[in-house]
Amino acid sequence: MAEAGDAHAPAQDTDEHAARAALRRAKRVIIKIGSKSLSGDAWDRLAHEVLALRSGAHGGGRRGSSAGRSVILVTSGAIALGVTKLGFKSRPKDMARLQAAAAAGQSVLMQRYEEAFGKVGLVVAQVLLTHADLADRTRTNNAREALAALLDAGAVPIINENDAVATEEIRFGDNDQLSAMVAPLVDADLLVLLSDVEGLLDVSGHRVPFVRSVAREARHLAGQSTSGVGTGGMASKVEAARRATLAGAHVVIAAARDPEVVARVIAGEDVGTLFAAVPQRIGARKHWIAYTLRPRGALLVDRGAVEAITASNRSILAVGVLGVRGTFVPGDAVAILDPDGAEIARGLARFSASDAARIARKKRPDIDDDILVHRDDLVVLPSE
Ligand SMILES: Nc1ncnc2c1ncn2[C@@H]1O[C@H](COP(=O)(O)OP(=O)(O)O)[C@@H](O)[C@H]1O
Ligand SMILES: N[C@@H](CCC(=O)OP(=O)(O)O)C(=O)O
Repeated sequence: MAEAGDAHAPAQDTDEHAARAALRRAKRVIIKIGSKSLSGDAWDRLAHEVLALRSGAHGGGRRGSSAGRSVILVTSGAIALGVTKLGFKSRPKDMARLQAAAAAGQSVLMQRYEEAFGKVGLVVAQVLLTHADLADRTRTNNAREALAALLDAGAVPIINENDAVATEEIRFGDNDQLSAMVAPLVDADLLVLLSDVEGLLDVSGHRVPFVRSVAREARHLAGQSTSGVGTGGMASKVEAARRATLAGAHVVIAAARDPEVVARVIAGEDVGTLFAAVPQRIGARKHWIAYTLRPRGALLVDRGAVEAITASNRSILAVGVLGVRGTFVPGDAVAILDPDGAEIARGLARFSASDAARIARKKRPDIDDDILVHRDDLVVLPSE
């Protein structure tokens, strides 16, 4: 299918061609849809797209298994629907009224999904999460089990942030970020971010078909912009895409207004902006440490420690720590900073900030165990 703008798109290179071809084999697909795209018949169109994916249409069922794909939805829209329902003139700025709008709108949102998906015989299930849920390993594992059980039972999980109870401290930021945290949780191999634009646009307004390097090709285009209705903007989508690709998922940003856009993505067509999954994905637990947990403080390490961590996959010993920042307790996430202050890794602290500060720089601290971050709990961040 041809699209306006395609005439300007460069011919597909081999990497893009291979990545597009791999999309056909995706078995576990997350579709995230933004507030601005949820109106009119959006729910019916989504229901048909999900039905087609699950029935194994577009080639998924042909290779190996005859089963279709599992589909998980991450949906926004509660606040926008609640604003209308409660008769607010515009989207409130204060937290209490935003939460009120979310609570009022969430039930309408689910009603829309119930109706549209029910019409095509699909069963939906609401899952509301806060960042505090996913920041706790036991609760994360519970969420993983619940999602797996829903998929086993043939239901379509419909995930949103539990805005009514989320305070600033425990917010995901937005649903683009939430979808990137859900990707390793459900072992997704494809994340489709549906928006009101056809993908990441370059400075001339043309769609960028393929992003090889977020740092070199995408970040500057996305800027810091956020829109009035949604919360994330393109910068958040690009960052979510980067994080999900590190969890082993291909990511495509595409236009929600095309009623068959997900089908076309899966068929390997040249639509949207594709970010290919990294070949060496970060395991789910390490991805959680690096990209779901929020660092509570930092360890500033010396050059020798940088070398030991990045080149030899070693633990961080007290002797290599130059300084400690922030307030944290054992088990909290901390950022690992090189002597210039650049973040090179994230890990779980084994000591409190005050204990870490007491033994920092010491060759033989007055304790048996001077590992501040164990290598099993340490993730070296990719350079971009
Ligand atoms: N380089 C870019 N390419 C495409 N869209 C961009 C770009 N920079 C900023 N945007 C904005 O990002 C918006 C999409 O993000 P957002 O408002 O969060 O939508 P959604 O509600 O779909 O999540 C677009 O409508 C556009 O205004
Ligand atoms: N959880 C909020 C949506 C927040 C959000 O990320 O919105 P968007 O940028 O439109 O995906 C809601 O349901 O209104």
